[in-house]
Amino acid sequence: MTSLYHHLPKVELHCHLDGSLSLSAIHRLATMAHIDLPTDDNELAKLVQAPHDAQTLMDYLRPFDVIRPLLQTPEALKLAAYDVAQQAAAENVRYIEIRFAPEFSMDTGLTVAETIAGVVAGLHQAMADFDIVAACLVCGMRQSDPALNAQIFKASAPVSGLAGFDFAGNEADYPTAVLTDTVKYAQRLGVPLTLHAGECHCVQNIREAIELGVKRIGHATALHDHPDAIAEFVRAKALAELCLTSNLQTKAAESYADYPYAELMAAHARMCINTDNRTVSNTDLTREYQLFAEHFDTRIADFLQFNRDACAESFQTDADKKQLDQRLQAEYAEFLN
Ligand SMILES: O=c1[nH]cnc2c1ncn2[C@H]1C[C@H](O)[C@@H](CO)O1
Ligand SMILES: [Zn+2]
Repeated sequence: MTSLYHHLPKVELHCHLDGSLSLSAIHRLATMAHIDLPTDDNELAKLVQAPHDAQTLMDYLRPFDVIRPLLQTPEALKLAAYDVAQQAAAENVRYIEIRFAPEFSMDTGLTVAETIAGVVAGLHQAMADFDIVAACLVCGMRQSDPALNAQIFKASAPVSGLAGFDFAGNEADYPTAVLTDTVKYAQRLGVPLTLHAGECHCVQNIREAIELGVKRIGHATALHDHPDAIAEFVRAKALAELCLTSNLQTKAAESYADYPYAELMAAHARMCINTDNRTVSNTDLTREYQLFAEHFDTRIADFLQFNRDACAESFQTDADKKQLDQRLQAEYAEFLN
């Protein structure tokens, strides 16, 4: 029986392409790249899911090394983007932003523009085939040379279909402070920006992102037990892209009790629910909604509010946001009665 949470229309702003490939897509990509990976799904899953004994974000990020060599051609990126958007459409995600790092798909000579074009082609194909709108975000990597990130952002900005920028990667060793110049550079390019921050018990990274004028914060977990930082977050009308399962796996939150949801709700903070990485975290958006309902008593009206806030902060045109917002309200009406 499919659950209520499967049927609820959803908006997802924080989903990594390379962390969200279905096992069947990984098999196909491995064949295309002539790379030997286990043919057995259980064996493959062990390689591409977060290690059960992960203690840190860096442990969690290890499976991405398996995926990287599979995403080195425009055809592979197209197949990957189509696969992730298809999975989202199948669980009633109406709008999704899928992010990826061009840097990791340039090992055999692709240009930044070619990597983005591959992803955008897959998203367009999925939009033609399914009832979903899918947009592409480009990640700079925190641990990479700032000059490389600036070069990638500069080359990305004019590419058709590019909707926004992000910084992902090793937050513990590369805090927001070391990104400041590149963040300002990205902002000058006029492309909307979201930022991973607060995934490593480092509330200062969230504060500095907000001070830089960033309105969307990926994770924001470190707001837990920091009422002053939560107040600043609320004053800035920022949106937290929550990724619950991922945070438990990376130990950004040791347990549900350490997760800042109740504090954010009490402060009327804006937030939305996301998978982060469907495959690495072995989850989907339906499961994430279920977890919020079970552990935090999240109600249908709350889910609607989260989706409306996600829509308002999405990197779409105002006209597209209005249309999606009206659709969400109309579709939720049947679940609220
Ligand atoms: O949760 C995350 N935090 C920081 N970096 C992440 C997370 N999930 C994925 N990434 C990294 C690994 C991927 O290769 C990269 C681009 O999707 O982003
Ligand atoms: Zn992420």
